[in-house]
Amino acid sequence: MEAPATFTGTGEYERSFNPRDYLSEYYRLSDGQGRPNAFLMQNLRSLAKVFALEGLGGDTLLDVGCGPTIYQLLSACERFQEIVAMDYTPQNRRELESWLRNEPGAFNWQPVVQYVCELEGDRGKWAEKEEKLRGKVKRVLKCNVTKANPAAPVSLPPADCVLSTYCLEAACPDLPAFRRALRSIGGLARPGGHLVLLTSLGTTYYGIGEQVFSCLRLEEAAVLEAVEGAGFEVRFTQLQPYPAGIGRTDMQATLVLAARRRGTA
Ligand SMILES: C[S@@+](CC[C@H](N)C(=O)[O-])C[C@H]1O[C@@H](n2cnc3c(N)ncnc32)[C@H](O)[C@@H]1O
Repeated sequence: MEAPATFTGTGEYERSFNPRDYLSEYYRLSDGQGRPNAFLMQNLRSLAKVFALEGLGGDTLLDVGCGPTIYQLLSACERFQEIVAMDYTPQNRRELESWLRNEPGAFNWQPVVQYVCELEGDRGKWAEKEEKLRGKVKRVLKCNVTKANPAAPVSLPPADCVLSTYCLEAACPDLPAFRRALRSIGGLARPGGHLVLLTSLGTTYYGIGEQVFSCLRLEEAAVLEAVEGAGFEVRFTQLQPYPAGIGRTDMQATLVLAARRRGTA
C-alpha cells in the first residue's frame, strides 16, 4: 500500500470513508485473537494524562474532525460541561449520532470505556460514563477545517477548549494549509482557552478496507511551530511511537500536545 497519487480531499471522504470499517480496523480494544490494541491504549492513557493537567477544564469543548469516534472524549467529558462534535463527513456524524442515541447496532465502545474507567480508578463506572458523555454532547455539526470559520454557517461562541485528533493532517495537503487550518480551529478557542491535539507524524497514508487516504507528512518541529504561530503557548508534549500491527499505514508516531491560547478573556 502507498499514498494516493493526489491528496484525498473532502469529496473522497464523502464518497469513500466507511466509518464502520474505520472503527473496526483502528478502534477495537483487542483483535480477534485477543491481542491488545496498543495504539488505542496509548492514546487513551495520554488523553487521561492531558485532561488531568492543572487548569485544563471549563464549560465548553469543541471536538474538530471528530470522525465516528468517542474515545477522545472519555477523559475530556469529566472536565467540561458541554461538548460540540464536528466533522466534514455526513456518514461519520451519523455513526456518532447513532452511538449517542444508544441505537441498536451502534459501535460497541464498552471495552474502551471500561479501560478508561479503569485508568480513572473504577472500571465498574463504565455505564455511568457512557450516559455522562451522551448527556454532554449537545450538538453534532458539519465543519470544514479548510475554511476560515470551520463551523460556517454556524457561529459558535468561543470555547474553553478545542480538541482535534488525527484530522488536520488528513485534511490539509501541505504545510501552509495545515498552518491556516490550525489558525482557524485555534480561533474557535477563547483567549486563555486550551488546544489539545493528537497528530500523526511521518505519515503519508492510512488504509481503511480497500480505500487509502492521504496524510500530510509532518515532523514534530513543524507542528510545534504551527501551534505557536496560531497564537498558542505549548504546555505539554508527548511523543508516542506507532505500534506495529494496527491498521495499514506508514505512521511513525503520534504527537500529543496541549497548549494555551495567548491573551486573556
Ligand atoms: C483519520 S480520521 C480521524 C477521526 C477521529 N478524530 C479519530 O481520532 O479517529 C480524519 C477525519 O477528518 C475528517 N475530515 C477530513 N477532511 C476534513 C475537513 N476538511 N474538515 C473537517 N473534517 C475533515 C474526516 O471526515 C475524518 O473523520
